[in-house]
Amino acid sequence: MPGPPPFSTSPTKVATVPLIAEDCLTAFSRGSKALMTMEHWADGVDRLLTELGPVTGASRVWILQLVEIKPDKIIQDYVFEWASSERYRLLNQYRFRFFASSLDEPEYQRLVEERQMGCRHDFCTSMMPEGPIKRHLENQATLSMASVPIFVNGRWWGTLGVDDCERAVSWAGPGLDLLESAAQMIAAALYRYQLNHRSRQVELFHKVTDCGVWEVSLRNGRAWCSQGLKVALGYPETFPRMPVRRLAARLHPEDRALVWSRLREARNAPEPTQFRLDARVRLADNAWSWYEIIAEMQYNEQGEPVALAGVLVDIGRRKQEEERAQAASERDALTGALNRRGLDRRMMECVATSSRHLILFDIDHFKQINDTHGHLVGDALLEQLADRLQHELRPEDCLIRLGGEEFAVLASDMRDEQAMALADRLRRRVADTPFCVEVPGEGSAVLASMTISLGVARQSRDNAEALGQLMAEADQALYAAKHAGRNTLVAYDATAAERTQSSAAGG
Ligand SMILES: Nc1nc2c(ncn2[C@@H]2O[C@H](COP(=O)(O)OP(=O)(O)OP(=O)(O)O)[C@@H](O)[C@H]2O)c(=O)[nH]1
Repeated sequence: MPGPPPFSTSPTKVATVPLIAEDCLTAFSRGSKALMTMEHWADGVDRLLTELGPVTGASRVWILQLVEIKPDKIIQDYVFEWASSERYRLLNQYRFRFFASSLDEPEYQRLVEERQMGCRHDFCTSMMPEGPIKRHLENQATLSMASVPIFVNGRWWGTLGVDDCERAVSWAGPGLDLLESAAQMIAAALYRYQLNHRSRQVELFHKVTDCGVWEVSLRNGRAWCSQGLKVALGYPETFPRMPVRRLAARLHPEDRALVWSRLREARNAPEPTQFRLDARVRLADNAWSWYEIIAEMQYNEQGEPVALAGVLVDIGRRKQEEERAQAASERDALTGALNRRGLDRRMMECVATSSRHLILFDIDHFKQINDTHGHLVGDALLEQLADRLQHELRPEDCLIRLGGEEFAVLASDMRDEQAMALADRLRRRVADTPFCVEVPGEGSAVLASMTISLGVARQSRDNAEALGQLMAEADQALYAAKHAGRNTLVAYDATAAERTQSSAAGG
């Protein structure tokens, strides 16, 4: 059954609003130009109303913005107005700020429903039936009124209307057409503003979060990237879409295979899947930077995967900090040598080489040095010792401070005699030249002679216990060196150790 006719009662017994087409066109064209060009859409709307108002001969042209519709009431705000004279002005009246109208009255409820549906209205107060709308118009001393809803992106945003307090005229026909065109212009300006605003927010979001948005179409394999990301990768901002292989070529060769395999997994997954992984990406300046790739498959209404989309988060700084923190946690703060944790990692990282030697050494009678010169001088001596010995090593060897005055050198790919020669060179570098250390806070210097004792062992096993075994054997050799009178080096002797062990077992 067809519903009731629109509530708008186009009054037929009154004259139509007299409009001069030429004036209307000029006003409309000036107003719409202002809407297109003014920096803020609201200034453009003010200007449009100022252009249109006079040519319509109305007392007021106004815009109500919809704030909220509840089941029992509607809240609107009186946001724009042009008035032909000050006595018709309502804009700044407190009662029109965020005012609520009850929807309990069926007549008013119907008006609201029709506005939501896009209907235009045209009222002549004297010809209206008694009711809340007539009462409202009479309270405003309005003789005739017309309104059209403003729809922004398909939603009722507000209402554009005219009030005439001097003439009882009908706006049917060209009058309402003019209002409707103005409403569409306003909606377009508002929509453009909202889009600009959103795109600015998105760009700001990308900037502050160091991330970019991307999407790859599975249909044609073409990729779209957000502006900031394009710039970071060295593509012009205007670059439209690019083949995904071109983007993939920017992935670090070591990470590429993993990214592709995760992409394939996500594509073939039976249900929507998100994946995250860290990968290095080559930037515009050819430098590699770490990014976290967060991706999610996009599906069409039939549930078929159509695109892979996600964000690329710049984690370069985080990675650098992590690496710095990791490196610091593996170094001894006093001497800069590796610490025990650093040694463990080195041992795990290095694939077992043909040979690996551990030279364990310890300063002789360091307690006496500390007692004689003080702990601070002792510290400075430890620093100098590490520095001096570091210069004796190849880049691939590493110096480790195991704790206190105990150090080690891990050397790879050396024959036994070469390792012994290195150990002896270290011993001589310490013993042959005294250390000159400034006494902190005193301005004087002390000359301290030191010697070290060294134990050398070769890694004989390639398993998880390898380091423990190597340490234990080097420690035995060091113990023997101390026992032999210090300032000497001893190589671990497996046969002798076995003999010692068996004699101990034999009691
Ligand atoms: N200045 C300084 N002294 C340290 C540090 N760590 C350990 N020591 C000192 O090193 C000394 C080690 O003494 P001992 O273990 O008796 O060995 P030693 O006197 O070197 O004698 P041998 O090793 O048997 O030749 C102690 O006095 C510790 O206080 C440090 O970081 N700085």
